[in-house]
Amino acid sequence: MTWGHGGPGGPTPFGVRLAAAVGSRSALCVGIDPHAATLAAWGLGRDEAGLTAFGATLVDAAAGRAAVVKPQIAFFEAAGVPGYRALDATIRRARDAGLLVVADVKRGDIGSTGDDYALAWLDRDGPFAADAMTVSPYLGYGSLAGTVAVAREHGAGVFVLAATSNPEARVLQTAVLAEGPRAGRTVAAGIVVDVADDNRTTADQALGDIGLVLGATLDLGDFGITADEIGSAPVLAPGFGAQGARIEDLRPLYGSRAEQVLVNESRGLLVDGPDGVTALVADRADRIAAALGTAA
Ligand SMILES: O=C(O)c1cc(=O)[nH]c(=O)n1[C@@H]1O[C@H](COP(=O)(O)O)[C@@H](O)[C@H]1O
Repeated sequence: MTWGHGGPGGPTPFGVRLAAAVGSRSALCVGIDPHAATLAAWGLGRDEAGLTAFGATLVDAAAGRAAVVKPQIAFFEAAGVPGYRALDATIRRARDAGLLVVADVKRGDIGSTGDDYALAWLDRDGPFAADAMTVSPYLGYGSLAGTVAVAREHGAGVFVLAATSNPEARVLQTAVLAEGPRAGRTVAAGIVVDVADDNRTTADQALGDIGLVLGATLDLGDFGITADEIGSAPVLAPGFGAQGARIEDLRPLYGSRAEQVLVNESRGLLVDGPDGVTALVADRADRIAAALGTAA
């Protein structure tokens, strides 16, 4: 689905486009993570040609099967300017294939700086024109207000880190807030409630434009997060495959919000080499449908 016009003069909101993409394909989010070791194993250089070829393999496998691709910008940035040219080619190829692109950039800064990060990644006429980006709320959720506004203006979305899949995050994200409107909640649950509040302005949408990152390796209850409080936020769920989470556990992990989850897998799709990616993507899409009880 391309950027159309949702209302008078406005672009179609990200949440609406995401729901359509998931409905017509699957809730799979194909990670595009060109680790140095994988590039070497595939006989590709960590240069513009190698990264472009890697991106093309993942995009072509995802096309028609996944709703979203998520390029991990770290691996492109590591190759400098040629890496960014490869990223640009990868994003364009994904868009041409009808895939939504979540730029995994994990940005977050004081408001006046954050707004330009948002324009860089989400402006429809900007340099990258992704459909959504990942952001960190640890300068305060309020620091993301400008980012949220830019995203909405451009029919784009953001995914806010709340409970991340890495074990060392737990001590910070389960800490209890001492003051403010979310006092008594964990840091992670406070973010969940903030995002749910932002999505109330688009109550007519099944999926909001502001998403949450809630890792699949976690018990959300340990973070003080309830499924109800997630509201209409789309959930980006990394941790499947290489980090140990299982697609079969989608419902136990996310309960009544399982239908809102984007199942991300990155390294797990690479284990059979470039010729094996398409079959693994198809397998994951089938397993998501089976886990949700929507298999044909
Ligand atoms: O924002 C993310 O995508 C993210 C958040 C998180 O909590 N954990 C996490 O692993 N990720 C990213 O998701 C991808 C997971 O990769 P695999 O473990 O190889 O499937 C990497 O690109 C991570 O940077």
